[in-house]
Amino acid sequence: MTHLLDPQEMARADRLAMEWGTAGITLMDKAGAAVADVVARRPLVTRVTILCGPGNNGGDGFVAARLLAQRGFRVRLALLGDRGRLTGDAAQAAERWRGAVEDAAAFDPEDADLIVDALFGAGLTRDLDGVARAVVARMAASGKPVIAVDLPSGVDGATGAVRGVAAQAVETVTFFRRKPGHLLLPGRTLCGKLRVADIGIPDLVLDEIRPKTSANEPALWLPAFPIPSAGGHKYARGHAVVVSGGRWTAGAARLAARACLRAGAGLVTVGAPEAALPMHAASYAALMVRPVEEASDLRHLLEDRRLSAIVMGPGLGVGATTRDLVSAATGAGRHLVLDADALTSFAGDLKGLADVVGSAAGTVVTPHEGEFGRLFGDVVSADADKLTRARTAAQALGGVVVLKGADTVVAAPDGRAAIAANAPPYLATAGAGDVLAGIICGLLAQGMPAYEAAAAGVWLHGEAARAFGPGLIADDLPEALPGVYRKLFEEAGAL
Ligand SMILES: NC(=O)C1=CN([C@@H]2O[C@H](COP(=O)(O)OP(=O)(O)OC[C@H]3O[C@@H](n4cnc5c(N)ncnc54)[C@H](OP(=O)(O)O)[C@@H]3O)[C@@H](O)[C@H]2O)[C@@H](O)CC1
Ligand SMILES: Nc1ncnc2c1ncn2[C@@H]1O[C@H](COP(=O)(O)OP(=O)(O)O)[C@@H](O)[C@H]1O
Ligand SMILES: [K+]
Repeated sequence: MTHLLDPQEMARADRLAMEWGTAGITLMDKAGAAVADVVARRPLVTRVTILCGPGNNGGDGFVAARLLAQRGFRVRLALLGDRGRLTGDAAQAAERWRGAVEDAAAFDPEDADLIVDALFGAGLTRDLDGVARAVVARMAASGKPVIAVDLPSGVDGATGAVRGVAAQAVETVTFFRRKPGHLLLPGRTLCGKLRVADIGIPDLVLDEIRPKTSANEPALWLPAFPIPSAGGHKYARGHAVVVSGGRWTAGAARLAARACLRAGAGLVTVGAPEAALPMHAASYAALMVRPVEEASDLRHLLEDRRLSAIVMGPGLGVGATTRDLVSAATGAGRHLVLDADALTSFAGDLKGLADVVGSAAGTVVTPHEGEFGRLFGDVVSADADKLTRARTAAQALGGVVVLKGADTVVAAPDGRAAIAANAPPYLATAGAGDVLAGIICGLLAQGMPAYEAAAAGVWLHGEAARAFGPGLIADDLPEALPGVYRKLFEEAGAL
C-alpha cells in the first residue's frame, strides 16, 4: 500500500476498473458514501454545506449530499457553474439529488457546522482564479471545519503545491491510493487527517500502471533490510569508513560514525587527520581510527577490500583536497554516501561528480536545498516541484539523491522515488544531516541496495527523532535508533 498515484495514474486506475466491469457511477457512489461516513462521524454536526465543482469531484459531493440528507443531516448544496453543463457520472449523481442546488458564487458559510469541499480534485489543471478562487477563499476564511473530497481544492495532486488558494481541511478522504500531493508540502499539511477509502478498484490495476512513486514507509524497503541473522558475524555486517575533517570540525564525522555503528555496520573505521585522531580514539570504544590526511592515505586504507561503504562530507572542508578524497573513495564494489562539503566541493561541476560517481557501485548524495541548488542548479529548474527535481537530479548524477527537508524525497536514476512524511519539525537541528549520512552508510555497509538504504535511512532518522521527542539534539538520534529497531524487527517478526 505504499504506492502513490499521480492524477494521470489515478485516472487510469478509474478507467481500468471501468473497463474491467465496474461502472463509473458505482465508483462514485462508493466515493460519496465514504465522504458521508467521515462527515457523520464528526461531533456536533447537524448542518452541512456541500460545495460541488463542475467535474467528478463535484459528483462525489452530490452523492454525499444525498446520503447525508437520508441520514437526517440538514444539507445545503452549492454548485460552482451551471447544472446543465454537468456530464457523465457527475450528471447522473446530480439527477439523484432531490434538494435545492444553490449557486456557489453566493455561498454563505455562516449557516453551516461543517463544509464539504468537493470543488476540484484530480482534475485541477490550472491555478484557481475568478469565482472559483473567491469561493475557496471564502471557505478558507470561514473558520468552519472542512472535509475535503480527494484533495483540498486548489492543491495539486501531483506536487502538493497550492494552485492559487486552498482551504485547510480537518480531514481529507481520498480513494484507492494516496497521491504525491498528500505527502508533499504544503499539501500534506492542508489535508489534515488523511483517510484512504476503498471504492472497489481492484489492486490488479497496479500491475498495468506500475507506479514508480511511493510513500517512504517500511513496506517499501523492509524486504531488503539487513535484519541480523543467527549465523551472521561482524564482517557479514560490513565494514564502513567515515572520513573526518580536522581537529576543529571533527564532531560532524563523530556523529556520522556513531550513527553508522548504531545502524548496524559490523565495523566502523574513522579516517582522520593526525590532529583529530586522539579525539576520535577517545570518543567511542567501538570505533577504529586510522590517519587519513589526503587522497593517497585513503587509497592506502581502502586497499583492504572489506571496507565497502564510505561516508564523507560532514566537516570535511570545501576544496580540491575533498574532491580528491571523493575520487579516491570510488572503485569496484564501493558504496558511497556524499554529504555536505563533499557536495559543495563539486558546486557547479555536476559532470565532475557524475564521472566520479559512475565508478562507484551505489552512490547516495544527501543534499539539503542549498547544496542541491549549488550542485544541480544547471540541470534542474528551481521552479519544478520537489519530486521532479529529485528525479531529474538522480538521472543526471547516475546515483541516488536524497533531497532533504520536512518532506524528504529519495530518488533513483531509474525513476523510482519515495516521499517521507514522518520527520518531526524538531529534527531540523545542527548535525542531524551528519547522522542521516551515517545511518545510510551503515545500511549500505550491510549490503542493502542504494535506493532502499537511502529510503530506510530517511525513515529511521525521522522515527528516531519522534521516539526521542522535542528537545532533541543530533547526538540523541543514534541513541534513539535501538528502540526504533526493536519495534521494526518485532513488527517484521524477527524478534
Ligand atoms: N469516475 C471517476 O473517474 C471517478 C472520479 N472520482 C472523483 O473525480 C475526481 C476527478 O474528476 P475530474 O477528472 O472530473 O476532475 P475534477 O477534479 O472534478 O475537476 C475537473 C473540473 O474542474 C474544472 N477545473 C479544473 N481546474 C480548474 C480551475 N483552476 N478553475 C476552474 N475550473 C477548473 C475543469 O474544467 P475544464 O478544465 O475542463 O475547463 C473540470 O470541469 C476525483 O478527484 C474524485 O473526486 C471518484 O468519484 C471516483 C470515480
Ligand atoms: N521542517 C523540518 N521538518 C522535519 N525535518 C526537517 C525539517 N527541516 C529539515 N529537516 C531534516 O533535518 C535534517 C537537517 O540536515 P542538514 O540540513 O544537513 O543539517 P546539518 O548540516 O546541520 O546536519 C535533514 O534530515 C532534514 O531532512
Ligand atoms: K476537493
